[in-house]
Amino acid sequence: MNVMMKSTNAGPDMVVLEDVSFAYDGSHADIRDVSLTIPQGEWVTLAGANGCGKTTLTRLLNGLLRANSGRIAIGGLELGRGTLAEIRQKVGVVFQNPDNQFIGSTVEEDMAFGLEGRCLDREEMQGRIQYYASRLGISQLLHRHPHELSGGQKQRAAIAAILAMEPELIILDEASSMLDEKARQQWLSLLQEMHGEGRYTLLSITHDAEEVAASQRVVVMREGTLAADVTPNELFRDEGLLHLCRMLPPFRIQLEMEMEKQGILPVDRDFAGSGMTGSEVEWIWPLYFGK
Ligand SMILES: Nc1ncnc2c1ncn2[C@@H]1O[C@H](COP(=O)(O)OP(=O)(O)OP(=O)(O)O)[C@@H](O)[C@H]1O
Repeated sequence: MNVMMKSTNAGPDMVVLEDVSFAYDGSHADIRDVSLTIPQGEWVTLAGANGCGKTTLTRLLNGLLRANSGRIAIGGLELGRGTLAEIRQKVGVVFQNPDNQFIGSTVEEDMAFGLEGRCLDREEMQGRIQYYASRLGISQLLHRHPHELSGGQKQRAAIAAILAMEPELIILDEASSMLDEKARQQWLSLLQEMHGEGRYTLLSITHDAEEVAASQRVVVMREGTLAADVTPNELFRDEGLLHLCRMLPPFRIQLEMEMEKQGILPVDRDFAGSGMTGSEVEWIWPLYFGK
């Protein structure tokens, strides 16, 4: 079944795919009849098992791959030879391994490199570099070699370079998978901040349940097709979809669901904000972790 997936949010469409198909080898379709609309400003998670086509779909969106059939429009522009350069200016991609993304021999050079093709004067370029480096908390790293940075610092430098180009659509391809727990929390806050500004549309491929929970919508892929279009809460309460995504709900939601099942506390209790009393936590803890 080919379902046209569209969010209920109003707003101009940032991404439109209509019946898009693509095959790497020209025979077996790796993307099949995908139709998807993402309004401007929305934060969407693209989920699914390994090899289901998530990265391939994002490569189609910035013209790295050309669809065999169907229609793709980004920010109102039809993707095609004549619009490719303009569309690439609208789309920024952050990859899992930022090492593959660095070109400059310092963080500053790397940020400047992306801006050089944009016909900006020196002052504007410098202004953007300073502004985005400061926003990402990496001003003190501008003169360091990117390969000398920690994983979290590299990820910040990579996203600063992307943000400096002021894209409208940001694709995050497992961008947080190499971060430790603390860096991951900072990363999540950064995404929430960016989303709060309303100027970016975020399309994130991630297996991190907290990151999924923070997004507005989850599009689930299966074998090159779109299998579901749900809210994070709907995903976390659907065992079949969770299995399809090879994902578990965040711990606090697992706990909440278990307590709901056992009728222990009101279902609207805010566990994320630690609404539980000490004795309630003490009671529920052994259910999960034993004594
Ligand atoms: N460069 C390539 N050449 C040929 N086939 C490819 C290429 N890249 C991916 N594929 C195939 O296309 C299909 C979709 O791969 P893709 O990388 O898009 O999946 P994914 O959902 O992003 O996977 P993962 O979660 O493992 O990153 C897979 O069957 C994969 O083997």
